[in-house]
Amino acid sequence: MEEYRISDAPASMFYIHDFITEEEERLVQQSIPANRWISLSHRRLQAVPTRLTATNTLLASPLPPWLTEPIINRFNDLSIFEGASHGVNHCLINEYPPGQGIMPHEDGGAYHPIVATVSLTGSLVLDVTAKVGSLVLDEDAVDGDRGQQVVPKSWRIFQEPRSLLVTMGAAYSDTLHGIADVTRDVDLNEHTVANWDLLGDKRVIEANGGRSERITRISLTYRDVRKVSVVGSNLFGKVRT
Ligand SMILES: O=C(O)CCC(=O)C(=O)O
Ligand SMILES: [Fe+2]
Repeated sequence: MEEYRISDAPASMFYIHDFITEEEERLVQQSIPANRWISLSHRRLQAVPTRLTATNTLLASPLPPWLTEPIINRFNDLSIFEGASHGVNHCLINEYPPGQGIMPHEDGGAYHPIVATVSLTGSLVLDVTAKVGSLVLDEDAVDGDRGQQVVPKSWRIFQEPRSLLVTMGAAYSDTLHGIADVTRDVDLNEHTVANWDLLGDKRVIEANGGRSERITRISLTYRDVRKVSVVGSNLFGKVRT
């Protein structure tokens, strides 16, 4: 994994371009059920196998093969979810048309603190910002005139279609992430994009003057929900193995 580390981002974020092939991308896209979308004011989403309960509990059932093969095998090869007690048991699918994003937020304690995001179809910038009071504040950015005011440090991660972004550690717990509501990402270059050196195809961006037009992007965010209910599985005296 070390070769994929985004060195100019909080520990630890990793970026792998072309994590899946175009054929695999097409297969996943075609398998997303058309009738299971939940529409929000901006994006729409699907939670697989289901949404969490009010107490952030997952009613256990396996992920469908189109979400697990070959992606989970590749996670295993890289030992991404090695420390997670269930491995991967949940996947949130988000779809963002151009001009639509997601407010800065953190994913929180319902999950083991690792998220693995596979992007499909479109590129965009994920904005990562240090939480105020966290350890990853930018000490160089203290405003001299106003004394102790501290400016949260931020990073831009460019996510290409078919790429994988892994977020864990302080990057998971001490930052917020969001996606701007824009129709194009601008000012993309080696100084502004934290994972510039890890991109699969920066020539397209360079040829376009540092701009990237948004087209609809789908993301698959794989996680391990900590609390799992196995209601039903003991009813008939499930044998422990
Ligand atoms: O689409 C993404 O890459 C981010 C999605 C996200 O932040 C979330 O589902 O919690
Ligand atoms: Fe999130």
